[in-house]
Amino acid sequence: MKSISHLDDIPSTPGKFKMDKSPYIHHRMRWHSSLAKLTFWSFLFMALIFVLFLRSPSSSPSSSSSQPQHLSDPSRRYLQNTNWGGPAWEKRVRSSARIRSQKGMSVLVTGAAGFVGTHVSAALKRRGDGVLGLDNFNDYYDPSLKRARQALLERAGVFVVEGDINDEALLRKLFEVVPFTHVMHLAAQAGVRYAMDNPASYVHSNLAGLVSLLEVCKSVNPQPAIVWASSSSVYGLNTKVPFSEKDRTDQPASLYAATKKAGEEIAHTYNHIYGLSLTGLRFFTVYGPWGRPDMAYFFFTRDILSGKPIPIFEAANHGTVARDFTYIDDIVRGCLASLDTAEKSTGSGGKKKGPAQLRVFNLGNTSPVPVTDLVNILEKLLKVKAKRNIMKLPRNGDVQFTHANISSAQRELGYKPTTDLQTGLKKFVRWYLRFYADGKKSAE
Ligand SMILES: O=C(O)[C@H]1O[C@H](OP(=O)(O)OP(=O)(O)OC[C@H]2O[C@@H](n3ccc(=O)[nH]c3=O)[C@H](O)[C@@H]2O)[C@H](O)[C@@H](O)[C@@H]1O
Repeated sequence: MKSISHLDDIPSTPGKFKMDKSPYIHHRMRWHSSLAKLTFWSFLFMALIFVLFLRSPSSSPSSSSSQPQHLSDPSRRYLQNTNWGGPAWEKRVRSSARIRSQKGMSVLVTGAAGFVGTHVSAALKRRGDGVLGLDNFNDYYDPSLKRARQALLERAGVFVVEGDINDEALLRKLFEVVPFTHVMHLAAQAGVRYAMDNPASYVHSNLAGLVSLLEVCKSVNPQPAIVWASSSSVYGLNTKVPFSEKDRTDQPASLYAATKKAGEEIAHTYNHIYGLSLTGLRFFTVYGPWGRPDMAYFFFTRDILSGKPIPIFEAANHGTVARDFTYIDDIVRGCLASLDTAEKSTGSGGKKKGPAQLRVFNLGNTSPVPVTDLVNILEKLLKVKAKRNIMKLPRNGDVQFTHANISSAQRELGYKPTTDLQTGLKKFVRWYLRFYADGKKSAE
């Protein structure tokens, strides 16, 4: 008689298994049958464990030996996507980061689907540098705008990996696939007023996320040079103008500003202990096409067009509130010049081998404009009268004015802003009208 293999024991269609009539055979069959069932369920159980194992981020074939530390962390909700890794994914990462010019660099851009991140990534790619983007696509503002920026970058050949800077396993994997020479760190929780509503998001991205990134950067070989976004808000309640990098920055007016200031101190520590080359850029109210909908110039435009009143802040005794609005193209030039002049980090094997570069620059326009003028310009460009709702400057993070002294950036980076608010807003409005009129498709 033909012996019955275990595989043969498993009926492909239950109820269709033919039983033998002999009692001996019958007994054997029953024994075989229970053995078969046991084998079947054990196999199914093992298969399930195997599938779960493959899906786990820490043990995916793509992850490094280091375990994510965030599994019991409530901030894990920010880590939406653990779906990374595998040969096809690695190929995309490598191809995006491939250098195509002679003296090019390979840059990891965090926050690449953000406003500044998109512009910097596209500019680097255009001149032949290798660029890989990283973004967690959170919903602080309309994620479809971030997706549209991602699509723009995809067309330019920049792959934006979906992931969070707190995911150290992912960061390590990225460095394993590409030995990035530079990191342009722009991922952050932005906005001064929102910090009252969601303080934890600032701690998560601007503190924990920064440390996570620096931990990885200090331990990889070679260490990259890092350029990152600080903020003009670190000048806080200072009254001396224009703001110079030498001025005090110990009076932040918002938690946002406090996290950026803390970031500057954290940068000092990683430079001091591990020899990381670090450049912090204090951006002054950056605006332009593809901008952030939470910023005043952006939602003023939207609300003027829809006839909604706009809240315009004024200081005590009808005091003027003003900003050193800085156009995105000028900021991009400042970012690229910072990357170009960044010296190499000096550490290796996680240890500092010599003093490393540590810089902070103001990137502003040096020409503050009252918010009321911003509204006047928008009205003319949109050809719609704004409904002004004059309000007292709230005490929730706003400062009365900002004004950058840019002599240091001018000297060291060759930084020279060339766009006034009128010109820059004209470009923004043109983009805005096309983007929102054409179903978010055609704006460049
Ligand atoms: O320069 C910076 O460091 C900061 O610039 C902006 O912060 P902010 O200058 O407050 O930019 P907006 O929120 O666009 O406000 C611009 C001006 O409009 C005023 N404003 C804002 C909102 C509003 O409803 N009404 C109003 O008059 C503000 O007081 C401010 O003077 C960004 O939102 C921050 O992420 C960035 O770090």
